[in-house]
Amino acid sequence: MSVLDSEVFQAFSTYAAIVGVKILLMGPLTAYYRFTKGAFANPEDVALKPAEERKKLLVTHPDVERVRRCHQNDLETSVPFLVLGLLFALKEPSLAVALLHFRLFAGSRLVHTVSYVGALPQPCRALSWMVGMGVNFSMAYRLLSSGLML
Ligand SMILES: N[C@@H](CCC(=O)N[C@@H](CS)C(=O)NCC(=O)O)C(=O)O
Repeated sequence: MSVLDSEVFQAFSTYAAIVGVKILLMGPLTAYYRFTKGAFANPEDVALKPAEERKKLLVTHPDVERVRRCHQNDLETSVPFLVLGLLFALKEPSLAVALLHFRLFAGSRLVHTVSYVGALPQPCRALSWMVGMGVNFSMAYRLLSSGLML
């Protein structure tokens, strides 16, 4: 049986898809905030609006910027998760250990998004970020400690 048929790889594929879809949804969420807050980024985005309204719509809005920062933070943490998680899954860890890492990461990113977009008081966001970072470092440690080829 190939490693690609293993339960660990299936688990990784499932959580990679969940994390990937979650990041993809940040684009539509940003667009939603742009429309509801009336804050657009480019002149062509408001070209169909009456000329006197256009300048007022070409502004930044704190809520739009918040969603954008959340999206960027997703990329900073989830791209490493996708790379490290794939390599980790290919090393065939036990299913329980793999699931613990993948579930903690996906859960931490959902909590991070709710904390950031919902402006929840700290340390909600910081703690959720730390859990995700911890998972990434744990997978990196397991990969590096299983054998170095320098
Ligand atoms: N690039 C991040 C690095 C540190 C980080 O990711 N901190 C977490 C927990 S406080 C965070 O949510 N930062 C907010 C952000 O990235 O916009 C930053 O500028 O803050």
